[in-house]
Amino acid sequence: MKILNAAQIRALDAYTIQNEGISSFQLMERAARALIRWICERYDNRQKFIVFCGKGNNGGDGLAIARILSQKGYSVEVFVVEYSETASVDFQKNRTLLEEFLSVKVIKQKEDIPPLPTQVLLLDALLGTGLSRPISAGILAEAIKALNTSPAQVISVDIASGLYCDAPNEPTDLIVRPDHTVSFQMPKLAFMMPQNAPFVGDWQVVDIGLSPEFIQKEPTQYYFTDATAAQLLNRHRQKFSHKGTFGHALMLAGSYGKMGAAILAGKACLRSGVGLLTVHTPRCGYEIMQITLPEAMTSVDLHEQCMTTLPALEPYSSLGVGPGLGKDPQTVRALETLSRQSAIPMVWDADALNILSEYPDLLKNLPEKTILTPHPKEFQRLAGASKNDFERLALARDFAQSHQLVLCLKGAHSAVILPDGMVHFNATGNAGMATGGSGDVLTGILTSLLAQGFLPEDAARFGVYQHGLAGDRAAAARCEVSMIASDIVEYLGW
Ligand SMILES: NC(=O)C1=CN([C@@H]2O[C@H](COP(=O)(O)OP(=O)(O)OC[C@H]3O[C@@H](n4cnc5c(N)ncnc54)[C@H](O)[C@@H]3O)[C@@H](O)[C@H]2O)[C@@H](O)CC1
Ligand SMILES: Nc1ncnc2c1ncn2[C@@H]1O[C@H](COP(=O)(O)OP(=O)(O)O)[C@@H](O)[C@H]1O
Ligand SMILES: [K+]
Repeated sequence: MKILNAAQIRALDAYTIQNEGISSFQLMERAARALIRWICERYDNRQKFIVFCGKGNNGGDGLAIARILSQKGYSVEVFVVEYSETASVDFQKNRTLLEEFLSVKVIKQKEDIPPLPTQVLLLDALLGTGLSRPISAGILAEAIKALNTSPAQVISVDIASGLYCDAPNEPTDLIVRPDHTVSFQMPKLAFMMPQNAPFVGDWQVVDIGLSPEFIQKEPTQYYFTDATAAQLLNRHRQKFSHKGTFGHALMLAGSYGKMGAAILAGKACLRSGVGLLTVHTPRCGYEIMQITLPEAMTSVDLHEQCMTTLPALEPYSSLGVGPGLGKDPQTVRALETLSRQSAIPMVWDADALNILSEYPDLLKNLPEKTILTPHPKEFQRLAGASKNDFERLALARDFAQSHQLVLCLKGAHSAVILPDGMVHFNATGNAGMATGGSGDVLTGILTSLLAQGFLPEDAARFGVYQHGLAGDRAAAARCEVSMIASDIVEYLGW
């Protein structure tokens, strides 16, 4: 799914209106009805609503929603916040329609804001994607403060009022802190940013039938890997396939006290469909590997506790390096050789990334399209600090483009950034995955997919999606709190 910016969404609305021969009012009605379906699936008409409307089209949506809810027998109170003299045409039409059977109250000053008790549901339709300047004072600010201090649940229509759709806000900006955001047609870039978590809540998209042709043609740098996008990358096993068909992966992982990382990565690699797996470990890991992971072959380093030499790389179709590896100077030397000599597709993670940060020359040697999987701290060590998440994303795009690498910037909505600068945010995953070893599991999955011949770009998008999906299944089977990285491995499969 594409993610478009505010200007593109405006153009998409306009194109849909023109191309389908409908009016902007009809499109607003469609958006309101899509949101109503979302509400009716979750709340029956004993639920009381208070709708806060601005005077643009987001406010128009709010008025249309209030009318339809009221017709369906819900009890609805509507307040228009009078922050401006002017109103959009469709706001005005909806106001006239609504006022035929429901009185619309206005909020001109703080005292006009009603009490907002726990049992009501508050709809935030103050401002949408048309936000043109931050909110810091005035009656809009007062309304937002009231929504944010009320104990009642808040649902933002399209986007939280005050939140920029595609640009960073300042910490001083006033923004609604909703429990849910129900957004029209596609997620907004703002939803992907960790800094915006309090201003998005749990978010869902409702389809309002905006033009698929326009969306298809419109260029963007941002995509969302949902189930449909991931399914397009899936491959089916052929009846006569054999283990040679699915490649031979090599994992360089583990050191004294950190063999668990090698086991997690190795197990995830096997559970992701690789034909054969060899794990190269220091001597101390030999028995551990043989006993815990009988399906994997073990290649043993000369050193007792850390990796110092590389096995011959010819037999392997992919290589994963980093989990539990440590940063011994002899390991650094081995990775230096690896960065120069390897011609097979690779994933660099964990300590391999920390070594890259300390020895940036290795970075210059890495073959094109090597996959790097940093979490935010590892990325900061690699590329430097940034002021906010938007700046970090820009830095990551520069990094992927200038080094011609595939980056998986991990977190909630992990971003897969391709060497051409395109960004694919991931739909799956949950906070239960914030537990030691989850990243090692991802490295195993990606190494497995590369061995099977997935292009690095596809391996990264598909692997990150499946990793998160396995995490979601694990969380559903147990709960986020109690899940551990091994559970993610247990629930892998597609
Ligand atoms: N255009 C369409 O046909 C559709 C639009 N939809 C809705 O329309 C919204 C976008 O509508 P608009 O473009 O009217 O934008 P908004 O409803 O976000 O409001 C923009 C208006 O508020 C003013 N404004 C912006 N920032 C302000 C601030 N900080 N303080 C005071 N005033 C401010 C602007 O000057 C403009 O007049 C979407 O989020 C969505 O809810 C939906 O109804 C779907 C169809
Ligand atoms: N809150 C979250 N929501 C979704 N995914 C998460 C969340 N926290 C962590 N993850 C995922 O878990 C993995 C953690 O990786 P990492 O930090 O490298 O862990 P480790 O080094 O312990 O293996 C990443 O793939 C990340 O995307
Ligand atoms: K809103």
